Amino acid sequence: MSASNEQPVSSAGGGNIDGTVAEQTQSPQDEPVQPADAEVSDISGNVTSSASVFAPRVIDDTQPLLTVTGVQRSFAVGGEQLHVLKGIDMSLYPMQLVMLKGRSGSGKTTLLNLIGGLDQPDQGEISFMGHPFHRCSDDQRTQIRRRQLGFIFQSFALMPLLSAWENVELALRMANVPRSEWKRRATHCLDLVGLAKRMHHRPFELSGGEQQRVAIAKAIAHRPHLLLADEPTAELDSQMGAQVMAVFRDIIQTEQVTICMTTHDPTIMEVADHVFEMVDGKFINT
Ligand SMILES: Nc1ncnc2c1ncn2[C@@H]1O[C@H](COP(=O)(O)OP(=O)(O)OP(=O)(O)O)[C@@H](O)[C@H]1O
Repeated sequence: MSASNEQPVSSAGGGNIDGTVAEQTQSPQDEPVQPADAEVSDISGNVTSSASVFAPRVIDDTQPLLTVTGVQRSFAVGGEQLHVLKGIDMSLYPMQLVMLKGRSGSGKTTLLNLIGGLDQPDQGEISFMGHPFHRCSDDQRTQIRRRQLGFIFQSFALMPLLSAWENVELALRMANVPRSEWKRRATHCLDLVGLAKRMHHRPFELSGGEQQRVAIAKAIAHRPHLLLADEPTAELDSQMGAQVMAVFRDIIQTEQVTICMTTHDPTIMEVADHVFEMVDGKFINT
């Protein structure tokens, strides 16, 4: 499916950040144009329109999907404050592949956790799809994570007793995707990552690169707007790492997703749209 850029209305696909339908306050002539097949769902991601939850999105790639402004984060360690993030500013635009690089301990994972709503900043703001993510309650952030975000980890994080297909189907169930969509969507996602012929294999029957591709299929199954990946190629050899990056490039186009990942690998950085380099809790050369 290709992006329609003809009507730059809302990157949120017509609904609120958590999937709810926005209350209309505009006069009829000012109302945003709602594409007939746009996704519309409630806070839990249950579809409330007759349209497929996986219909094409209207993308405005001139507006950032996410902005981070003046973000700081410290942790109390041994009675002292460890100042990890010291004022981070960044923007992620739709359908970009953005990488965070930096030495071990520089704060990359801490930032990824804040962007993904797994943690909250001590200071600063995080705006996701135009909404103040940093001011959301834990419950709201959980709902937003389920609906709009996907996560990929170094260690794949698959259920060992389930097949590739069942792993992806589980992600769809957990995201409250309608049951009628499971079969088609799980098959489609595994096809996208090049595993059409391995769908019924369990993780131990797959190579590391194939397992990571199942993890990608699982992370995009509910069709998030933003995919966050913490060192997704660290466990893979260079050929498998390159395959994962090719899959990332493909799904940015086919799924209209934005990807933000951490990496130490300079060869992988060559395919990024933008690389942020973190040194001691700050970006340099942005
Ligand atoms: N919850 C926490 N409590 C205390 N210290 C923490 C916590 N989370 C992270 N830190 C510390 O913050 C610093 C940055 O950690 P972070 O994991 O963000 O670095 P990183 O750049 O991702 O490193 P790596 O490349 O090794 O994964 C480290 O010194 C780490 O020990």
